[in-house]
Amino acid sequence: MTAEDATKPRRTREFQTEIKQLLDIVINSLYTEREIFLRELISNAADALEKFRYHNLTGEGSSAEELPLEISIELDDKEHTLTITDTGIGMTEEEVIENIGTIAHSGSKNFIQQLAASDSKDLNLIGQFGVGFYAAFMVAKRVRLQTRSYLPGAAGCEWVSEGAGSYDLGPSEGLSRGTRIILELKDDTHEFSRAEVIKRIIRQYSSFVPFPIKVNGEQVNTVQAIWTRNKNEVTEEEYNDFYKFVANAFDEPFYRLHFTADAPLAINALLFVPKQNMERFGFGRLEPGVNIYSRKILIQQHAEDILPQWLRFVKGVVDSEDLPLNISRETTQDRALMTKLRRVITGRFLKFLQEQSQKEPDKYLEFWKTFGVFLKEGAATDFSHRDDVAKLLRFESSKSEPGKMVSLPDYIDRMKEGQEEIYFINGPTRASIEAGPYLEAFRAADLEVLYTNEPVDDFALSNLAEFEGKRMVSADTAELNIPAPPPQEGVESLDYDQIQDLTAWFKEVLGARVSEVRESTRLVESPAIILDLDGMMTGSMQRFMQALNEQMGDMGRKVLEINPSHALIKRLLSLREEDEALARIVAEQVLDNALIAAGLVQDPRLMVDRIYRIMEQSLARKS
Ligand SMILES: Nc1ncnc2c1ncn2[C@@H]1O[C@H](COP(=O)(O)OP(=O)(O)OP(=O)(O)O)[C@@H](O)[C@H]1O
Repeated sequence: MTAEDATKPRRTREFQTEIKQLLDIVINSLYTEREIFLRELISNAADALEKFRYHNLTGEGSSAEELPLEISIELDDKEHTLTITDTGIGMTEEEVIENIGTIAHSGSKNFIQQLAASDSKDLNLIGQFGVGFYAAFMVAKRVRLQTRSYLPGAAGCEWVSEGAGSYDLGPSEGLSRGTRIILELKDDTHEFSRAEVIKRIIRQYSSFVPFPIKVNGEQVNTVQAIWTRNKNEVTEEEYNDFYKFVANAFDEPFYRLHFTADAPLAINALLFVPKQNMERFGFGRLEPGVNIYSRKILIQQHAEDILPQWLRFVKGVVDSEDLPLNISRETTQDRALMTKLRRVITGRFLKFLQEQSQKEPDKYLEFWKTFGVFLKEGAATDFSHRDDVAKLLRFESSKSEPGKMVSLPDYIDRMKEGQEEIYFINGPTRASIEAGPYLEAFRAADLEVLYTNEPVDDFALSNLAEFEGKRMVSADTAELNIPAPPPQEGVESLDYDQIQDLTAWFKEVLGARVSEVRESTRLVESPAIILDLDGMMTGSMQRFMQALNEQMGDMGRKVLEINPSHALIKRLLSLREEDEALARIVAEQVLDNALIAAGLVQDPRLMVDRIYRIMEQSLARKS
């Protein structure tokens, strides 16, 4: 808004639907920790100050007046008001409409819709999401926001609302730059106009705000950037408080890494891993959580490039004096600098995780259960840190106790003489993997097999392709280089001609449902097994793709291998002569059972009739 607009009359506008829902939650459901409203408003004020300082330092835009960069809070214990003023970047009227009245981000919209529909309003989740400015309505019956943008010639405006569905907007003089928010406190929140209460809250939540915060003229916080201090001088409490500040958290961090480097870049970094993986709670994709500073001046909040995407759960700050304030993705030089910084920080962080996994393996497993999915994403997508990430992966295996996990280096240490491959097999649970046919040959040869449970596991391991020179091989690949189990004593097998005859017959019966039927050299107890012949997609990847696209029908090539020593298979040879119709039904069911064991059955209902018929025949023979 420009100066001429100052004569604009006041207008009333409706809030966007999601804002109404959000306000309803804020006003009606959040009473337990109402004091967080102050943290939210101070955090916005600090952001506005950081933005102004940044623009000022980089010479973009200017403000006519030299104002101290600070946040002041004035309390009126008689009128029961709290006024918070910052000399930050301010907003134009358009920006007010855009920022305070709409939520653009679709993930946040979804979250609010879900939250509005759920019974429990988990404060921790809302805290992570950040109700932001609207938290003011937890304590205020009416909120007035006056603001003037730092842009030359910008006019001031005022936004007023009682949080009930609409707000008024009109011109306002008074401020020369920045934002003032006046809270008219509710009858039951008068305590927030008392200085000692407000000072306590500031000390608790906002001690690390890098601008002075004054209450009735007296500075309350000690401005400090603890990441630049020596590790030995920072207390546990300071670290935890700082984490709460930087991660918008209410609890303590799970891991903390504070490190300093001089070469190849000067770096002070303080990184945290939270206790919870917020993506699990249906928040959608996490925003990056690390801020970049240069000599304690914020240059990018939630920086995209400082860590790879798959480390987006990490929170904290990275300060490097080698970075220019106006760092830009557009210039090659800056991009190269960021790449270098990212490589160093990522490498250091992965080394830290590796150390933790050795120092406190149980704690690391807890981390793995919460955040392992991100590391798998890294293993599947990030070539530059592949080996370091690979070391951090954990899986159960045929040689681990249930619930215990092994790493790839553990696996390699235990490998048999001459073993050149690392084997893995996917299944929904340990029990289902162990009951299936895939392990039989591995058991017989005493080879360890890693158990994977999610499709992402197989994508990660397949994309890794190898670890320390050993190829990753899914145990359901058709071409397997492992010794065949020795023949079982006293068990006859079909001869060569019989096998040829039977496999050809199977193929004729099953038609296009399989690409090949052949003799198996890897089965002991099971009559048949499904393998993939193209070697590209493991069974779990096929399952995943099928689930994504139901219309696609069967995917991937399927090889049915039959066990020529198994009584059922052997009996089929003669049954064909005696009762061709029954033999065909049994053959179909052998395939379906193998598909069930592979987790690849699309419609089990088709089997029902066939199973009844087999049961009927078998009972008829008994009677
Ligand atoms: N004191 C202020 N000065 C300037 N702009 C502000 C101020 N307070 C809020 N804003 C603007 O309003 C926007 C919305 O604020 P709000 O607190 O709702 O969300 P946020 O700060 O973006 O997110 P969050 O609080 O979750 O970090 C901010 O992004 C900012 O652009």
